[in-house]
Amino acid sequence: MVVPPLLRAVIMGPPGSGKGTVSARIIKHFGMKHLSSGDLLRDNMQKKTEVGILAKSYIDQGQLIPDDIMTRLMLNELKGLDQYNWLLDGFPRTVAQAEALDKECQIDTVIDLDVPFETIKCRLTARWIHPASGRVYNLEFSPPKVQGIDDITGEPLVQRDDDKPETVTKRLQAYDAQTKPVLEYYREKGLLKSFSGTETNKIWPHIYAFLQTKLPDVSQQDAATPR
Ligand SMILES: Nc1nc2c(ncn2[C@@H]2O[C@H](COP(=O)(O)OP(=O)(O)O)[C@@H](O)[C@H]2O)c(=O)[nH]1
Ligand SMILES: Nc1ncnc2c1ncn2[C@@H]1O[C@H](COP(=O)(O)OP(=O)(O)O)[C@@H](O)[C@H]1O
Repeated sequence: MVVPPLLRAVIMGPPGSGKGTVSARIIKHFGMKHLSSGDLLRDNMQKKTEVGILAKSYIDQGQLIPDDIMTRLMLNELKGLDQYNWLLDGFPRTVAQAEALDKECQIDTVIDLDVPFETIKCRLTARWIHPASGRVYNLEFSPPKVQGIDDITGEPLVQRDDDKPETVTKRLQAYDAQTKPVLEYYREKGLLKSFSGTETNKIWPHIYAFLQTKLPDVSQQDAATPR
């Protein structure tokens, strides 16, 4: 039996473009391992690790964590996933990070969520998360069954400190200056697949169709109506 090669994918897009939301659907349908740099940093902050304490000062200011720290943290996590198809979310965010990642493995595809900044700003102030799992809700788009409570564990939801309007503006500036060049980097390599729109539910069927050309749907649901 020929074993297909493992898929190495990255999901990109500005803060609030829906990376976490789309990643959850990708994992459900295609069974990939999801590694989110933001979730990993928040976990470190909550546990008050050395990286977590350092990261907090940058995150609270809407700035990126220095490349060497971020790269070490993520490449170390990836070591444990080398037997799986994986999806990186939030990393790489600078060209230096992308180059460091390239030295370790060959990326197959980069999914870019191209969502306008104006759409994003409103979304983030209505975002609530369950920190332990990374599950993400939105008061209008995807509210929890009970207000303020995670659907699965019954634990309380929190708002991210960096979703304050002033910090969101700084994060969008950092995206423009530092992360957009990464899109160009992957475009030049022929790996970038951009999906444009203002609603995740309209973008998702296109991403689903694209990934179906690479991986089988492992979910129990009817593949004709992906959700
Ligand atoms: N109104 C609206 N909110 C959305 C849509 N897609 C995602 N969201 C919400 O927008 C916020 C940001 O999405 P998230 O997946 O966390 O984005 P990320 O920062 O790129 O990982 C969350 O509160 C989501 O529930 C959408 O199509 N419409
Ligand atoms: N690859 C990275 N390089 C540097 N900083 C990062 C990286 N990933 C996450 N961060 C930091 O963590 C914050 C939150 O990241 P994330 O949860 O991915 O948020 P979002 O996609 O909503 O901007 C970022 O604003 C940044 O300060």
